[in-house]
Amino acid sequence: MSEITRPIHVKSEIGPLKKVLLHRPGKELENLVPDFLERLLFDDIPYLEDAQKEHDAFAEALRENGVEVLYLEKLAAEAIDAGGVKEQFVDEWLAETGVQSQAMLKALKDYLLGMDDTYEMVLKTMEGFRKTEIEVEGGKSLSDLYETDYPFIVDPMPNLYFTRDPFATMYNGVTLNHMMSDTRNRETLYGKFIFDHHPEYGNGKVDRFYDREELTRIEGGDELVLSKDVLAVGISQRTDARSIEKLAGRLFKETDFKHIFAFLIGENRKFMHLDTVFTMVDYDKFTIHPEIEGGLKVWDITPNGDGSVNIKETEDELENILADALGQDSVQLIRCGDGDPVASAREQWNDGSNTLTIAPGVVVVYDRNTVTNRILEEAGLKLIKVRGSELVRGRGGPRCMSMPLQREDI
Ligand SMILES: NC(=[NH2+])NCCC[C@H](N)C(=O)O
Repeated sequence: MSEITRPIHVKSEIGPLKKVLLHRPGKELENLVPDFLERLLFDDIPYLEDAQKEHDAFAEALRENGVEVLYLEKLAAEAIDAGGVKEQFVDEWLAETGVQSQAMLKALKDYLLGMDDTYEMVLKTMEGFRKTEIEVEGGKSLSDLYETDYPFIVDPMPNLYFTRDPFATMYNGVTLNHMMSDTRNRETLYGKFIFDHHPEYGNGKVDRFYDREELTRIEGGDELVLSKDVLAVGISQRTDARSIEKLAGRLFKETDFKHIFAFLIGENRKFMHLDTVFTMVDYDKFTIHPEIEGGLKVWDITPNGDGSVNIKETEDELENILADALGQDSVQLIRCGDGDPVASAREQWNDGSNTLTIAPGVVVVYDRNTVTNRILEEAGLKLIKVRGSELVRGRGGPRCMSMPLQREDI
């Protein structure tokens, strides 16, 4: 087992979790309104106070199991202060808001730079700005005038508590992702400033395998580090096959990965990421949603040794592919909803497959997915059940809401 000497150390999905990054849901959730939920990738409006209570309980459950919990908003503020880059951050944040009016841009910049507390400023950039919050000299811009029913100057970023997606950790580095939607791609700016300027995570201390300026998309919910040898990546509504090919060349050169399995899960909102339908819960156990099994295509990408890669469509059953690659005699696929079509559809929608493993066989789940939880326990897994009634309204579960920074090797 290699000692953890780097700020990022992740070589599995199941190694004992020692440090994790979360984002506590903030006022961005109070800028969700019914007419614009789809644009912001939400299906409902969480009650912030209860969402925060649920999130605090999630964080406490991790701490009680030996996990150090860090918060994205704090790391971002620390990075901005350490780098003395407050104005640079605001300029780059403004450039991605879509605001055209120079007068409005100046008013927003003055507002943010006028906030002495960088942490509070970071939270405000996450929350967004309502039109009622800012007055500008020199009158309204055209968009201010014709988009009269749109209540925001700057959109909130309500998906930030899904820290799994804007960047993904593996080995001693990250993929700083280019995300499908503008509303979420803006989130990756925080990661950029952390990995550029933070005293512990910046200035080259963290390897970078992908960058937010890349033209093809990849999101962390599609990236599963099955072992030090095997990475699984979904080809999904959020991740392009081209991104996986680019990433493969870099990872085979800079890490000890031997296989990258590309899972074709299709362009489906319900299955927006691979981890909504497939997660690893033990050395030889996985959750899976039955709807992706029939006809699932998996390609095995391996290095040729000269910088190029070989791509082969696998023919075998998924269980055998996984057992062979992970050096197990066999693996067990534990079906969400116990394979019952009604229960599995209901519980996948509420992230019954989206589990967070904090040690081999020890898994954080939403308490609400009772059928899936029962069969996980029957398979011998120890469950840490957390409430997710408000949190799940954003369509994410325990794995979505967490980004491992350090896991012990297995
Ligand atoms: N890793 C995950 N499954 N993340 C879930 C993200 C949910 C979020 N509302 C989105 O559509 O992006």
